[in-house]
Amino acid sequence: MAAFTETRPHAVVVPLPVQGHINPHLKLAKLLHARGFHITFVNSEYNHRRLTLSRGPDWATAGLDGFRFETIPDGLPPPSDENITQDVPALCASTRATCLAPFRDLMARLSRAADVPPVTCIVSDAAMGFTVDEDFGVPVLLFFAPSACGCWSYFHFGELVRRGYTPLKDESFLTNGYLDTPIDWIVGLENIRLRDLPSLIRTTDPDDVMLNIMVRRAAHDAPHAAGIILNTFDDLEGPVLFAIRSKFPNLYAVGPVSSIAATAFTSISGNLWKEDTECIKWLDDQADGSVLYVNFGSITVVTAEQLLEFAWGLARSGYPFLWVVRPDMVRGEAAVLPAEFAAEVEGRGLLVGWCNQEEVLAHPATAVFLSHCGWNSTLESISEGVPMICWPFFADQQTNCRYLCTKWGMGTEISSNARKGEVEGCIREVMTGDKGREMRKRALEWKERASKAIGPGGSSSVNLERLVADLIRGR
Ligand SMILES: O=c1ccn([C@@H]2O[C@H](COP(=O)(O)OP(=O)(O)O[C@H]3O[C@H](CO)[C@@H](O)[C@H](O)[C@H]3O)[C@@H](O)[C@H]2O)c(=O)[nH]1
Repeated sequence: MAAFTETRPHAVVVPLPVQGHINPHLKLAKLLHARGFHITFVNSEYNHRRLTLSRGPDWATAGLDGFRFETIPDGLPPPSDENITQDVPALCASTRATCLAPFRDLMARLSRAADVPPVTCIVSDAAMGFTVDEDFGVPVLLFFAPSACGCWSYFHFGELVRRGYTPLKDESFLTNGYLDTPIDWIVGLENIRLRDLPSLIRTTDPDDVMLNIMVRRAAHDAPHAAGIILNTFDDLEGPVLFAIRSKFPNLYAVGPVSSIAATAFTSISGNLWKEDTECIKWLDDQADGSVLYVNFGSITVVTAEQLLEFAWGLARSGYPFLWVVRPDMVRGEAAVLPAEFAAEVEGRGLLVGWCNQEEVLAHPATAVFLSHCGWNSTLESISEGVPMICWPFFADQQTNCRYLCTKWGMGTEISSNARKGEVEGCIREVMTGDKGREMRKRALEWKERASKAIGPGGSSSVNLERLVADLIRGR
């Protein structure tokens, strides 16, 4: 077979198979493709089947010239419409234990393939760090999907253990005021308490799976990578990026990748749930700046009781709302709301199972985002200048919430066990109160600053071009 003669650089992109990681990896892959790279995007089998369920059997062949999907086994049981795992620890453990051997085979297959250029680099999710366990003969860049403040906290886990902050002695330490302890010694992090560090750190179990993979392994793997990519921008997380750079000089802050990529190749999407399209038409019929948008991302699970508190808080607030309630959002049971609630909010509230969030946030009717503060949601809200009501659930969301509320001024937090009265009051305050006005002003300022970062000559644009040049040079 004749050797492939094309000289295009070839990036193999490997995301963790959860929505909040697939999205930024796909967007970064599209950006690299737009700059001349051939892309092999590696889905796990579980993910591939999920995409087939949500997008139909032909989704992977609808790709672009030079943008291919490959699939490797992940050891997870096959998903179905009824069986979608939100067991992220199991998913992380399974991919970590299973994927290296098939990935090795894939790399060998790609090196022999006659119809693709030779692989020149690997862009791997930091949570799929098995990619640095072996030398594949090309540079491996680790892409951390959480915020820089979240990642930097993870990197200090070892020091938090050494100083005796974690693991917590027992569960009582979650409620006895201990979490209010200031953490003022992590260079780059400002105005942080123990409770604001990613929730994974607040464990009582030193062998917690997520802690091992997301925290210990990622901190261990990072020095073995040729560089670190973060989905953020200098203006937003300057001090923490400065601190990370002092340890990892090859740092590329290229975000928000969501908006930079929005103009390119909309035909490729990584949505794992079927997207409702009616909600955009519904938003078209609402007045500008009148709708509360509620979405807790792809992983959050709530109790049936908490779902009801949110429901009645929304109903009592009196505002129009669009609420995404995933079918798998309630722990251990179907997410169903009572008929009285439906009757109460008829014509004013719309519930859907999944939406195109970036479109919803960009819609002029959307006023406020009630969110779990996943990093993608946070960046997407910043990119559209939408203030946030923050209900952090786990991982870096606590840290993102703290920054949104105290540093960036565009967020306000509600309690983790918020009752309907608190939900209602908070919505009213943010929709029409003085605090809401100030938050909206700050959110619009951040929108402007994010747009500058990814615009011509902006810090993220410059970093992206530097990343592209370094990848092409094989650094
Ligand atoms: O109806 C929906 C719901 C979500 N999304 C998209 O799905 C992504 C969700 O990502 P994110 O907001 O980050 O939430 P999670 O899915 O919870 O993300 C996980 O991954 C993130 C990156 O590591 C972390 O910041 C989070 O804490 C972690 O829970 C975003 O791009 C959303 O636009 C939709 O398009 N439609």
